[in-house]
Amino acid sequence: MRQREETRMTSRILMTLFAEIWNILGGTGNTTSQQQPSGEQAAGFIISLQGAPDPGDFQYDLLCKEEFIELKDIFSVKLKRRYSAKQQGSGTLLGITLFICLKKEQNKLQDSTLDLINLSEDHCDIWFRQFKKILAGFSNRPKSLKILLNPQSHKKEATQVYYKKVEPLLKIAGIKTDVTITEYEGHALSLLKECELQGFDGVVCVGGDGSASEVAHALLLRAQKDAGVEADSILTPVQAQLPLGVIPAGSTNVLAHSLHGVPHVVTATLHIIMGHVQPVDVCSFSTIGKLLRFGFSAMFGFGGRTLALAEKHRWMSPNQRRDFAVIKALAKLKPEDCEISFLPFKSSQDLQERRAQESPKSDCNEQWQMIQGQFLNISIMAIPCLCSVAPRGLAPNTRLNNGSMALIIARNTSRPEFIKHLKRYASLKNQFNFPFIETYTVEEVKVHPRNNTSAHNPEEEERPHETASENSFPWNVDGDLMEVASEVHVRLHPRLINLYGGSMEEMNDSKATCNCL
Ligand SMILES: Nc1ncnc2c1ncn2[C@@H]1O[C@H](COP(=O)(O)OP(=O)(O)OP(=O)(O)O)[C@@H](O)[C@H]1O
Repeated sequence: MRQREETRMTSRILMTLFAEIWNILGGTGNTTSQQQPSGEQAAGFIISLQGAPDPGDFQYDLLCKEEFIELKDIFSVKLKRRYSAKQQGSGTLLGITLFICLKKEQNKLQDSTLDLINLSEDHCDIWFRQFKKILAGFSNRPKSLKILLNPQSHKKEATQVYYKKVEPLLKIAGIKTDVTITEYEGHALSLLKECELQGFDGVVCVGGDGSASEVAHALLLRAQKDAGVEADSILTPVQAQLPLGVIPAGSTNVLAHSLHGVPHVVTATLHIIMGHVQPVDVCSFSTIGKLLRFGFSAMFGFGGRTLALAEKHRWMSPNQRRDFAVIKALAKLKPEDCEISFLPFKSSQDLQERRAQESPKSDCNEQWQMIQGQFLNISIMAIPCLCSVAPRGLAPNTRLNNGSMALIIARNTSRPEFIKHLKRYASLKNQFNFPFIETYTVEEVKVHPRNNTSAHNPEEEERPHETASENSFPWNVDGDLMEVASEVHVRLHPRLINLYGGSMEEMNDSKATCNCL
């Protein structure tokens, strides 16, 4: 309400600046094309909404403030009309309405409107056309999107989320959509293998991490296929052709949370509408030279076992099965006997220095490091993995596109110590400040489980991954279960996919929500 009142009042203030805006928008009649700024050119232009209030006015305080809107924050313009029941035709023209994307606290974006009241048909027509021209100049904004919606995500609310919150905004922005409601696991993947993508400016996934990761994987596979590259043998994959938008509607929304700083549907939608795009690092997971999938993060050991247990209890609600699985995996906590080799991250400066020092023939195998032992959990993360239980992220020192992955290793320790470490994720204390935790910044990792009996033990009353084929180990890749029997090779591919999302501020006061520890 308050916001609407403020906006209405701002419109009144704006009336005093008619002449100024009139000139800005070419209302003087001298509207040669040279004078028309394109969207990009106009992006820095500020419409000042300063009023000239009477100091006796009770609204003086508010009016004293200078308010402004940058043209780059406008995403649509419509003619404003009043319709009455008796009236026929197009109603009474009142002016134009600008649709604006506002920055709110904690990285949130909010849509808002600003009415410019003017009863003159001619003036409104000129304003409307000029704003349309300016908007058309923002060439990075999508005009047509392929939408993939998982109706089964979380508590099955993705359809409602899309049609109530997302679609109305896309319509206002004049974006054409083609919606597919996925019918089974892997549907998005098979659809994106073949479907015509040429007419689209981007792909949007409405769902949780499983869906988003599946769509990202599908877009990357498609890019390799279209480029005629054999996906299994690639060292440097081709970038995905279309940017991906992620609307958070799942039980875990780590990708959306990491992208936007907040798992907020309207924020995610507005980033798509405004064409905010950022390149994001992607991992490839392969075994015995065969590509398993692309993804953003993975957990092996405790993280993999927990997901395997949760998947077995799909009949429970998402929160219940997550809590249940964490508690059960903790009760049956056991280390994996592994060999981990990794290639430490070298910044471009490091690389230049190394190249200057080394002979061209020097073997980069020398750079690999190896550790072995009993590990409770191994996390490999290309993105910070913000989520409700870890608001600063599971890998808080990693950025979306810093060209490296975090390798976080929990060596074997007592259950209470491991729980203490897990609890730290929810707090502001350093979760890595334990003698059994090691962190590395890496470019590649190979995880080689050494003892196959831990993968398949018939003596166990209830195996954590019953659905797995014999001798396979459960991995949690972006919330999806991946079962692999042998060594997994994880490689980082810098900036391989563009995701819709803007730069964000760090937040240190976020509250964690986890009931199970
Ligand atoms: N119609 C469908 N029926 C069943 N599964 C589907 C359907 N459509 C998509 N899926 C699959 O559901 C999986 C999980 O979806 P998503 O991540 O969106 O939801 P979620 O509630 O967050 O799931 P999770 O609890 O696994 O994190 C995805 O791997 C996707 O392939």
